[in-house]
Amino acid sequence: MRPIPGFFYSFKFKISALVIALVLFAGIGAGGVSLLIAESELRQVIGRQELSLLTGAAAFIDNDLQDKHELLKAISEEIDARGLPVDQLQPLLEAHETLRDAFFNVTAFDLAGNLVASLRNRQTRQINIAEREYFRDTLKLHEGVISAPFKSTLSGQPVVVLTQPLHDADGKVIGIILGAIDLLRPSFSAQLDALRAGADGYLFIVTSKGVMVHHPDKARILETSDDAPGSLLEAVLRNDEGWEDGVLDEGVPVLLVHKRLREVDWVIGLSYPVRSAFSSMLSVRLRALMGAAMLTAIAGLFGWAITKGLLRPLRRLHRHVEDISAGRADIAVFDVARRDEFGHLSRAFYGLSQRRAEAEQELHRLATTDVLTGLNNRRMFDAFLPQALARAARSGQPVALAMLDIDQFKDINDTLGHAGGDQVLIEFARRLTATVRTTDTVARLAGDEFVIVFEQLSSTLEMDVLGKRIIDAMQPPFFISTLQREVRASIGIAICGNSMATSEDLMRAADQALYGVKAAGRNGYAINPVGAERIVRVR
Ligand SMILES: Nc1nc2c(ncn2[C@@H]2O[C@H](COP(=O)(O)OP(=O)(O)OP(=O)(O)O)[C@@H](O)[C@H]2O)c(=O)[nH]1
Repeated sequence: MRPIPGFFYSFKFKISALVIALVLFAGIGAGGVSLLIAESELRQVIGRQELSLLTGAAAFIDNDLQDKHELLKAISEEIDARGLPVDQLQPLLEAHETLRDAFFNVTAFDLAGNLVASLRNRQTRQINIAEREYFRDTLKLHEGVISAPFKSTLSGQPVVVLTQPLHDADGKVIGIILGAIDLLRPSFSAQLDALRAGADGYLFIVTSKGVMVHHPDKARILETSDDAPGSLLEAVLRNDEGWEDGVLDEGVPVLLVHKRLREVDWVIGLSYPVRSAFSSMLSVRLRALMGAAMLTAIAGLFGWAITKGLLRPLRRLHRHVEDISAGRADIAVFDVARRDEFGHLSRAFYGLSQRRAEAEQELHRLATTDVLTGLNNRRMFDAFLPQALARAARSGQPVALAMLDIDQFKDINDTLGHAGGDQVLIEFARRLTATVRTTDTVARLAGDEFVIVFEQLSSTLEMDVLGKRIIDAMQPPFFISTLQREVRASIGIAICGNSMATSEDLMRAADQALYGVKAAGRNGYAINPVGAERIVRVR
């Protein structure tokens, strides 16, 4: 697995991601809700628009049917007025040209349902329609009706017929006149086909019993549609008029608009694939999505830039920590005046660093100081001597090491007690420090052993003076509580001129000199130049 780049863990990245997420959330929340409202409004507008288109088509069909009815009624009234018998109607029908334009065929039937006249097929065969529902209804109701669609026996075409009863002078029904409308005839269907919605929507008419009266696919005319729940027909027949989307028409979700006709028990419907019907809405959605994406990208960039600016003090703080670790800066860089969280953090760092530095100093002091006398201890001395030698080598000035041991200190301890011995050590250390120069370094190695490193000597002879001065400093008696005690010391001095001596050389030489003094009776000093063959016993 490839490691995740550190960039993704950065605070900057997280804040930017948060800004983007918030913008997205707000964008999707606000934009999505507005879009939903807008889409719902747009749906209503489109639905109402299609319904009004359909209302026009319904009116056209209603008017057409009404005109045809009126025409048939006018002819029947003329026949009634002229008192023509039903078997003499053929010439009259042929005389009315308008009938040819309005109907596919006009026929007349006597009371027994036998065909007695036919506008288009003069020499027609025997037809009886006594059993037809529209025939019986016309005779029963004494008025014209519109039949259910059926296949004409005469023409073989799908037709719908309009009827009108015929009367004799006494007002008795003597037969019916019948106008047939060819459902495939252009004058009827072409008008509806022209009204089709968009490129892939279509208009259809269906009877309340589900028989298809009009459909762009002519083969489906007279077909009885399925009115099962969820079917197009069921949706059409559920209400008189209205629209709904999401209805499935042969598996395709469509916007379905429908309206019941006034003149006949038919419903005219419009099936319009949702994708096409709401295409403007889809483009709005796409643009909204692109807008949201752009907004998010801009917000992300802004978020990134602003976060970068806001986090600059944090980067500076980080740089300070690195600089301090590398020794390039002092902890004072943390002591800033900023009043924000970064200022608080920086000052907290400053306080912490200060306390740490103090603790380190204290630790160093404890580690390099002799607890009893307050002088440097052996550890400090071991580190210091090589540095002093290096300095001397650089400057070319002589350096000397005096090794001191209190004479008969065991006796002092025995007579004054261990605590008294400690007081002697403290006083001895004090006198030593007071005697030497500020450039000299005094340390207690252990017990009653002390050392002094003399630097910046003008000459090797200077040590003679210093040795004598230390011996003299110890001459006055030591006062320990109420007791008075003489304290003497022996001093071995190693001196190094311009030769390159090591710490060990110097220590060895000083030790030899000290041994010499002790052997010679104590209370004196001897000087041993490093590399010399003999020890100079001075006192
Ligand atoms: N009071 C006190 N005594 C100490 C301390 N450390 C060591 N001593 C004692 O110092 C004495 C050192 O004696 P030495 O230096 O060996 O011998 P000396 O009696 O001084 O004899 P010379 O050095 O030969 O003159 C021992 O008795 C130690 O117990 C200390 O911190 N305090």
